[in-house]
Amino acid sequence: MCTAATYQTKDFYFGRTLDYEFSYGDEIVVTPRKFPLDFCHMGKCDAHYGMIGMAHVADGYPLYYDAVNEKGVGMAGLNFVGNAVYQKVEEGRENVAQYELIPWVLGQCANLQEVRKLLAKMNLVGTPFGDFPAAQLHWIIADASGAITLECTKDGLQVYDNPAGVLTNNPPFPMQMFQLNNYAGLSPKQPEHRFSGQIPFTSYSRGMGAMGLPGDLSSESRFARVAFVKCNSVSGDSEKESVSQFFHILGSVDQQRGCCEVAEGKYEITIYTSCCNASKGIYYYTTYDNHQISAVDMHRTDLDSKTLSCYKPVTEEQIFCQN
Ligand SMILES: C[C@H](CCC(=O)NCCS(=O)(=O)O)[C@H]1CC[C@H]2[C@@H]3[C@H](O)C[C@@H]4C[C@H](O)CC[C@]4(C)[C@H]3C[C@H](O)[C@]12C
Repeated sequence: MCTAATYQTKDFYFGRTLDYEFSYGDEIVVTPRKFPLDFCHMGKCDAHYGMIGMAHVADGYPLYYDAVNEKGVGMAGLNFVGNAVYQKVEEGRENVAQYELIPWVLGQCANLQEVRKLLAKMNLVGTPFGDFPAAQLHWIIADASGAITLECTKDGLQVYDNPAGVLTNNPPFPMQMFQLNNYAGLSPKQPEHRFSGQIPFTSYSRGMGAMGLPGDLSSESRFARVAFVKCNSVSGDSEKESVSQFFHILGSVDQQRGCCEVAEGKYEITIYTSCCNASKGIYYYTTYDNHQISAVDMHRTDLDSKTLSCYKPVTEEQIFCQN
């Protein structure tokens, strides 16, 4: 399971949890403006926007899971297993392989409006990268103006407005949004007792306005939970306050080892949580065992170079000893 969310304070923030039972070997990767992006069906691109995100680098190519570009557009791919159906390569179309979708979009688009135009003419194909099978994903793409969800199903390529600014996994996005109707009565305030005038109700605990918010790890429940937390989130707008609050938002859907068994003795966990300041190009992250926030700033690398800058995540717990 995975969860992605957006958050706006003074700057625009975009991030995700990456939940899985193993790691592909992830690195924080800056793709600078002149890194040659060799698209599978669309030729080479030697000049594009710079981007930073989490990726597995294979044969020198950044296979991104999530990233933001220097213009403040963010994008993340989340599992959509059983529903993702990619299109066939068509002569004369803009055929883009699923593994190169993030660099394709972030390399060219300065805002969500440009993303929509690009997606309208794109043909998303299932061409695999080397020996890797095609990942069955759907994507959230966002900037400070809003968010959209991109899904490629048996019905074709769909682009949905995403007013919640969140995404998890199955079922398809319209069903996730529809399920939110079930929680319309939830509130951060204490409940009004409208059940019946005949019964003397007592609000015996704080937090009872959100009673009914699902606590399990299914994607539908995480969708509702993170949407509630994000939409009711209150924080200061400084960098530290915003980043801290963002990690609290995604902390509401954190997956602890042992609670989600995917095979005998194998558990899905939150391998990492990211929070990008999309406005400033800074990639903050924590990992399952390292709760200290680490950061990589794309503007502290040479964005005009032709080579990737890769940073291995700091995965060991950092404990600040006070005495
Ligand atoms: C496993 C990751 C998604 C995690 C997730 O959504 N978990 C939910 C589990 S569940 O459905 O709810 O059970 C996805 C996100 C991005 C994916 C990677 C990126 O798409 C880049 C390449 C694409 C290649 O085709 C496959 C390897 C790969 C390197 C992908 C491996 C894997 O599928 C990743 C890492």
